[in-house]
Amino acid sequence: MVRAATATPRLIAAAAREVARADRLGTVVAAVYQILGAVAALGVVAAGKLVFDALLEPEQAAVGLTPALLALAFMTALTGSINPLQTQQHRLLGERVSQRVWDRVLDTTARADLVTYESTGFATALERVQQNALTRPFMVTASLLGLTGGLLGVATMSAVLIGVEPLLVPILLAAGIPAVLLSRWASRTEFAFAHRLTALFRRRQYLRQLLTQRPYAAELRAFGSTGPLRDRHGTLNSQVTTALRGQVRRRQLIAALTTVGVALALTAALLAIVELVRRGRIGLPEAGAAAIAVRLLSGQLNTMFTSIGGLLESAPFLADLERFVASGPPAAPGGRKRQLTERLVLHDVSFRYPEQERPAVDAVDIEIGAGEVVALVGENGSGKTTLAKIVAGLYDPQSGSRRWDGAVAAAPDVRASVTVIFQDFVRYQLTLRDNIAISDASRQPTDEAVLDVARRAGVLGAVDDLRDGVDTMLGRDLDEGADLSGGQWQRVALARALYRDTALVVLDEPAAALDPRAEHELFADVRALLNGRSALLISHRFSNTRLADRIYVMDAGRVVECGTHDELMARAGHYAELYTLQSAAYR
Ligand SMILES: Nc1ncnc2c1ncn2[C@@H]1O[C@H](COP(=O)(O)OP(=O)(O)OP(=O)(O)O)[C@@H](O)[C@H]1O
Repeated sequence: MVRAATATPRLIAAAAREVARADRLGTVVAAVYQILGAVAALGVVAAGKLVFDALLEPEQAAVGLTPALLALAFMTALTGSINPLQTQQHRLLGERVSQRVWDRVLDTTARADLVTYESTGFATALERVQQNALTRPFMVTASLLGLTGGLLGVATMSAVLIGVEPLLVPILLAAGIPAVLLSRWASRTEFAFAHRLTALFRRRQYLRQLLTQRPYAAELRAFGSTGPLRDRHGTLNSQVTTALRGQVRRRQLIAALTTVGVALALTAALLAIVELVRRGRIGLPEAGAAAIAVRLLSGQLNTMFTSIGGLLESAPFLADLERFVASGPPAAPGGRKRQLTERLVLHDVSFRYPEQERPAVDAVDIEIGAGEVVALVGENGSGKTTLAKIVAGLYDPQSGSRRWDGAVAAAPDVRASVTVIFQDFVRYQLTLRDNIAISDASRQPTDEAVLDVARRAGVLGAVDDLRDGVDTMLGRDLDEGADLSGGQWQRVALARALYRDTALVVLDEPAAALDPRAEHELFADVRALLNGRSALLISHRFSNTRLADRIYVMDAGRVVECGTHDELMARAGHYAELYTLQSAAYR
């Protein structure tokens, strides 16, 4: 109870800060409505007293019955009309708080480096925060405003009641203590419930994605697997329903106990008024006004305790949000783009993914000289993509060094100086211009600049067929776009890499979706395409990498061989074996 009493004001202050920061003016307007509401409620009691006076003691009444009734009608109408104003203002404020919460979540995800992003802890925390970011801000805002209005109402009605009989106030306030304790219980069970179900919700959300989104539609239909996946979705739904039933029952019990507590206090107060009249301590007009005040006070108390309950319920989620925001790395200055005049050298570099036993990259030495085309080959899972991510500054080596022209290179500088296109590149559901220019926000995406790289990457033929040229929306996810073939999408990704003018380009399987002629043209002319830039090429097709200045062969995270194609063939090792296997398949 002590903890509840000390934590609640702190929590209320934190929630108030959040709401005020989201929209200062909106908060002030909402506060004004709350004050008006409290004044109007006081007006109802005062007018009620006038009506009782005029009815029961007409000779001593200050005003006649008609003006008293008009005053009561006006005050009641004022109370009623403030309510919808408040509701709409809460709606606006709730949206602004939600926007602020999302901004904070997105700032954190944008700052998180790839390693953090890929960790399961981060993904789960993000999922939970995302789920709550939709509903909690509204709850916090509404609760906070409800609490302010409730407090004002309680203060004014208590003042009225103290004038009649001071004992009435503690009787009603006593109802609040169990209500607050019950709220804390509700809050704890709600947070534990959300925690327990996060993994379940994630799995269900993923199945919904699979079953509704376009990229999965063809394969799922070809395998006839929509049915089995629907069954799994149904099983998860049943698990959610079972868990939710228990939680709903708990909450219903808590709500019933709270309501009974408040109703008992209300009855006690009304009985006390009757007793006071019976003993002749107060007259009937005072008793009538006190009964109205008790009724209003009970309503205000209800609002106040429900609001405190709402805030307490949201508290663990707000704390969760704060923890999530704090878990992100501090904002780092952007990297500095550098030219490569000598070479990028990785020396004795190792990298192990979290929770993995063996390193994905193990004591590797590679170098990429200015203007060189270097290839990385190896079997599936040998560590090529991981190494490419280290070269591109997406991962830092956990041991060993990464030097750019002799100096140790920080990840942000490397990211600014290297362009990378992965084998699972993104198909942005944006215009073709955006699809290309998204790689470099520092340049104006003029027609000339965009069309130049589109031509070099071989996208131009497709541009001619597009209704609005480079401003045609691509992709069918948003319903309005033109779809491209797999190979055309890959050329767009290549154009994106070329648009970002950096000294080094990493291309992970850049020809996987290209037809043989396009693939041949790309690799036969790769140096012209790169226009003097250095490149790290990753490919399983050895015919494409044989022209490289140097080929690194990876196996189980290590570089096991290195040399030109001819040198490696002469060595008759791992590379020669793989090359011979592959070329035999073409004979
Ligand atoms: N995000 C990750 N978390 C944990 N392990 C990972 C992750 N990414 C890759 N791995 C593991 O690291 C090893 C190397 O993977 P990597 O993707 O670098 O290989 P690759 O040579 O590029 O494979 P492929 O030719 O199939 O693309 C594999 O054992 C893989 O399972």
